[in-house]
Amino acid sequence: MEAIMPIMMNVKDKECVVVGGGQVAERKIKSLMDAKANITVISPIVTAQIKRWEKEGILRVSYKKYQLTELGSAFVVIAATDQRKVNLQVYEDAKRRRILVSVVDCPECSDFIFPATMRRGKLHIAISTSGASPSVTKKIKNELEFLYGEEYELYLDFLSDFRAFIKKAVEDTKQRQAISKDILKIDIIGFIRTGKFQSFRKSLFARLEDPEFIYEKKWIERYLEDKDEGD
Ligand SMILES: C[C@@]1(CC(=O)O)c2cc3[nH]c(cc4nc(cc5[nH]c(cc(n2)[C@H]1CCC(=O)O)[C@@](C)(CC(=O)O)[C@@H]5CCC(=O)O)C(CC(=O)O)=C4CCC(=O)O)c(CCC(=O)O)c3CC(=O)O
Ligand SMILES: NC(=O)C1=CN([C@@H]2O[C@H](COP(=O)(O)OP(=O)(O)OC[C@H]3O[C@@H](n4cnc5c(N)ncnc54)[C@H](O)[C@@H]3O)[C@@H](O)[C@H]2O)C=CC1
Repeated sequence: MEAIMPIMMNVKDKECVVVGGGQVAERKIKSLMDAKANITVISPIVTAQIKRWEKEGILRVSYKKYQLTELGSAFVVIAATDQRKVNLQVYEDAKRRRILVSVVDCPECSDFIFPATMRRGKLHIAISTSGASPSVTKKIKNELEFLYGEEYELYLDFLSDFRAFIKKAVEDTKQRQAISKDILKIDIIGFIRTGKFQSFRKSLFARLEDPEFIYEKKWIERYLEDKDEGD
C-alpha cells in the first residue's frame, strides 16, 4: 500500500460495526473502544473478552452470521471474519452504502488500516509499515514505548496548559509561535524525572503573570540564564 495518508479519526459515539468476533476482531474493537465508539459486533461466536465487554454494557453483540441489513447507517464497518467471502461481501455492501470499511485480510480494498498505537496521555503515536509487516510495526511500537516513558503524560498536560495560557496572554501570532517553540528548550522532562517539576511549574507560571516577561525577546534564554545564575 503506497498511497495512504495518516489521520486521527474521531469515532466518539459514532456507530461502528465489527463483523466477526475472533482475536483479530477483538484487537480492532479495543481500538474503537478506547476511542469511545458506539460498537456493534456481528458474529455467531465471540471471544471471552468480547463477551465480558458485552456484559459490562460497553458494546452490543448480535450472535448471528452477517446479513446486509445489520449495517444500518454505520459510520465505519470492520470486516474481521476468517471467511474471505464474507469479508468481501461486507466490503461490497459497505461500498454500496458509502460506509467507510476496513477489511482485515484485504488491505488493498480497505478505506483505512489500523496502525499500532501507543499513548502517553495526550501524546498518541501511530505506526504503520503500509501493511508490509505488522510484526515490525509492533516491534517499533515497543521501542517507542521505551523511548517515550510515562513522564510524557505530565509533560504534554503542562504544554497544553502553557499553550492555552500563551494563546490568551500573547496577541502577536509570531511571538506566540516563538514562545511555543522556545519552551521546548527547557528540560522539563528532566524536571519531571528528578521530582523538580512542580516547583518549576509554579515558579514559571508565577513569572508569566508579568506580561513584560512574556513580551521580552528571548525570554526563555533569559529564564535559562537566570536559572543558571541561581544554580
Ligand atoms: C494491513 C493491516 C490491516 C489492518 O488490520 O488494519 C494488517 C493486515 C494483516 N495482518 C496480519 C497478521 C498479523 N497482524 C499482527 C498484528 C497487528 N496488525 C496490525 C495492523 C495491520 N494488519 C494493518 C497494517 C499495519 C501496518 O501498516 O503495519 C496492528 C499493527 C494493529 C491492529 O491490529 O490493531 C497489530 C499489532 C498491534 C500491536 O501489537 O500494537 C500480527 C502480529 C501479532 O498478532 O502479534 C500478525 C501476524 C504476524 C505477521 O503476519 O506479521 C495479516 C495476516 C497475514 C497472513 O494471513 O499471513 C494481515 C492481512 C494481510 O496482510 O493481508
Ligand atoms: N489484520 C490483522 O491484523 C490480521 C488479520 N488476520 C486475518 O483475520 C482473519 C480472522 O482472524 P481471527 O480473528 O484470528 O480468526 P478467528 O477464527 O479467531 O475468528 C473468526 C471469527 O469470524 C466469525 N465469523 C465466521 N463467519 C462469520 C459470518 N458469516 N458472519 C459473522 N462472523 C463470522 C467467527 O464467529 C469468529 O468469531 C484471519 O483469517 C486472517 O485472514 C490475521 C491476523 C492479523
